[in-house]
Amino acid sequence: MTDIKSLGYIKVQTHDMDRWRTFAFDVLGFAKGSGPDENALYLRMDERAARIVVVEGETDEIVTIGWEVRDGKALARVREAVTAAGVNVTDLSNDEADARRIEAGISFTDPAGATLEVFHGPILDHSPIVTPFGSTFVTGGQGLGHVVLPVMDLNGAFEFYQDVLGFLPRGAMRIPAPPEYGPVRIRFMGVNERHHSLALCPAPHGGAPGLIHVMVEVDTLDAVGQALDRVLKDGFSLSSTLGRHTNDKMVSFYVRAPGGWDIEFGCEGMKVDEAHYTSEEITADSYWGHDWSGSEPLAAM
Ligand SMILES: Cc1ccc(O)c(O)c1CC[C@@H]1C(=O)CC[C@]2(C)C(=O)CC[C@@H]12
Ligand SMILES: [Fe+2]
Repeated sequence: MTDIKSLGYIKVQTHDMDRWRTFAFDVLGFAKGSGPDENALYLRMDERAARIVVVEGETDEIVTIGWEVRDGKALARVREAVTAAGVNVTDLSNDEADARRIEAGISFTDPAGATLEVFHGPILDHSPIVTPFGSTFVTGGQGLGHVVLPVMDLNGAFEFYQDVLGFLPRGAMRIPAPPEYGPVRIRFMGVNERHHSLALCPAPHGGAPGLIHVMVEVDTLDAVGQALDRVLKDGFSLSSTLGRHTNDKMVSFYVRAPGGWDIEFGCEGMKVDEAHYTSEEITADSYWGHDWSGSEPLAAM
C-alpha cells in the first residue's frame, strides 16, 4: 500500500487575482483561509488553513500539487523511493514548510513535468469554517478532491505514480484516437476511499496551465445546484452541464476558472472499499448530462 494518504493542497498562479477572488469566494463559496503572503488568496474548506492557494504571476498555471503522508517516517520512505527512481528530490526549508502550514515536505518533478510536494504534519486552524453560502466541503480522509493532469507519455506517468508513489489504478476510459496509436486511455488513480484523487489524461503538455481540472466536493446536491446558479448569474463560463459520472457516481458541473482550466464542483461521490474493488474500464463518462458542447477551448497547453 502506498504511503500517500490524500491530495493535501494545491497552489495555482494567475494573472487575474481580482477575477479569482470573485470566483473563489462569491461564486464557488470557499471560506477565507489564512497564510503568510498578504497578496495570495487562501481558500479554506476545513480545518486546514488553506487547501487551495492562489498567487499572482504572469502566467496562469498549476504551481504545486501537495500529497499528504501520515508522518515523518512515511515522508522518508517516499523520499527514498523517488530518489531510487532517479528523480532529484529537494527538502523544503523550515521557512517553506512554515509558509505551507506543514511540519515538513519534499519537492520533485513528475515525469510529465508537474511539480509535486509530499508533506506531513499539516497545521490546523480550529476557528469556525464560515463558508459564504453555508456549504460544507467533503474532505477528511478523502483529501481536498482530485486533480486531472495532461500527460504526453501516459504510460510513463502511469507507471511512475503506480510503481514509485504507490497510487492504485481506479479504472480507465478510452478516448478517441487514430488507430495507429492503439487504445488511448484516461487513467484514474486513487490513494484512499475517494474513487480518484488523480487522473492522467493524454493531452499535449507544453507548460501552462499544466492542469485540466480540479474537483472539489460538497455534501449536498442543493449546494451544487446553488453554486451552479451563481456561476450562471455571475457570467462565468460553464464548461460542462450538470451530470452524473459512471465511475465515481458523482453529480457535478465544470466551470472555467480564470486561467483556462476547469473546476469540477460535485457531490455524492462514491466511496471505494479496497477490500472488494477491481479496476474497471467505463465506456461512457456519464449516465446523464455532462454536455461539453458549450465549453470554451482549453488554454493552449
Ligand atoms: C469521465 C470522468 C469521470 C470522472 C471524473 O471526475 C471526470 O472528471 C471525468 C471526465 C474526464 C475528462 C476531462 O476532464 C476533460 C474532458 C473530457 C476528456 C471529455 O471530454 C470527456 C471526459 C472528460
Ligand atoms: Fe473529474
